[in-house]
Amino acid sequence: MTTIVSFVSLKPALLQDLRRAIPDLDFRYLGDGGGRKDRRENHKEGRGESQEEAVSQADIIFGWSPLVERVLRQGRTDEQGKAAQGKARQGKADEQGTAGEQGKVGPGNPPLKWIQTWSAGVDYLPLDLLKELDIVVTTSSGANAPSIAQQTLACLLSWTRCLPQLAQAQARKEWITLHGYGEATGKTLLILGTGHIGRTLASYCLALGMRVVGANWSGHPQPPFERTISIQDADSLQAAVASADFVVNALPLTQETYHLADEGFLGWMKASAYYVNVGRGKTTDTEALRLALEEGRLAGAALDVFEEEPLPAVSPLWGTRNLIITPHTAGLAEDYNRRTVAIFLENWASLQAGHGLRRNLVDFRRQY
Ligand SMILES: NC(=O)C1=CN([C@@H]2O[C@H](COP(=O)(O)OP(=O)(O)OC[C@H]3O[C@@H](n4cnc5c(N)ncnc54)[C@H](O)[C@@H]3O)[C@@H](O)[C@H]2O)C=CC1
Ligand SMILES: O=C(O)C(=O)[C@H](O)COP(=O)(O)O
Repeated sequence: MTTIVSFVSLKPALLQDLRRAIPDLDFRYLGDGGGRKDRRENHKEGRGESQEEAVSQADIIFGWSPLVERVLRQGRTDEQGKAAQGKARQGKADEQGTAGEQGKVGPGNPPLKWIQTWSAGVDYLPLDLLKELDIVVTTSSGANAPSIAQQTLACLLSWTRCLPQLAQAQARKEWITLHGYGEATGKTLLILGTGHIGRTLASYCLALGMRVVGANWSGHPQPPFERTISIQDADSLQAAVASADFVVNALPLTQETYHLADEGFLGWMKASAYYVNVGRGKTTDTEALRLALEEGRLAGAALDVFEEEPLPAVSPLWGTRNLIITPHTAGLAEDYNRRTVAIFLENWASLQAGHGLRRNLVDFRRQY
């Protein structure tokens, strides 16, 4: 029996796909946990212990819930307790010259081996604990790359065609004359992160005749980027930021990327340039961005992700000039579950063939 405990509701057709691939599947849906940590406690209400039991019997988890962490930590504590007891018994047995139970793990220890997240980012997971427990994590990275890239492109195009100003003029019933209508063609785009989102956006923008530069950790070449730089190379990064008409941040949140776009970084940008963050809120010093926008040191920005989510009603960002705010919705797309299940099934097939998990495996050292 293979037990999948899911915090994501799947349509019958997708469940059928899973059952076809895993004939001994025991699929247990525990209510929507969603992807992000802050949204996850809902499913737990009123269900009590049976939920914890279900998690403690899972081989595989779909999505995430803080409940999983609690069960894993409890399992680890129980195991440590048993090991300590076993050691004490072993000591006694040694004294008595009989066999002890040292190292035996009881049935309460969760069998969990694999978490398939319903998100690309894994910054909300207790990665150290999962690593310690030898639980592998695969992500849905790629499943929403088209929607994120398309939303980003929509922002870029709406800026070049002055759509925000025209929408405001329309609300005032004003037939306005504007200067500064441009085209994306020929403009320079710097994309931070050459992963699924970065590559998809790069391909769209290359098709529009834009110049596209990618930034990743090592600076390794990455098609379809014409050129890539290393984020560690401060001079190259500064030069790339300074010559970009648009900077798009599609980075995971890790120790290295926290506040990467800080006051200094934003200060390198041209006053006519635009900044987009579709990665994670904490990779950007949002207050520095807000000031740059208010003081006209940047032409505009679009944020889909925030340092605090949901963005509090009192946040000054809501009223910041030339800022497009979307409530972490760039990744929402109708095909998301189907694509994520396909990623999971590809890995499942690879595992059955003895090749292990190959797609979207989280590298605990890199934190993504
Ligand atoms: N706004 C939204 O709804 C969504 C946000 N995201 C965020 O976007 C991130 C990227 O998503 P994908 O492109 O699917 O991930 P991916 O794993 O395909 O790509 C991540 C890329 O980031 C780059 N990278 C990682 N650490 C770096 C560092 N320290 N310096 C420079 N580059 C570094 C690497 O080039 C890597 O290829 C996710 O981790 C997630 O946090 C992802 C999906 C939806
Ligand atoms: O994939 C990610 O990473 C995201 O940020 C998703 O698009 C949204 O994830 P949740 O809303 O499921 O946390």
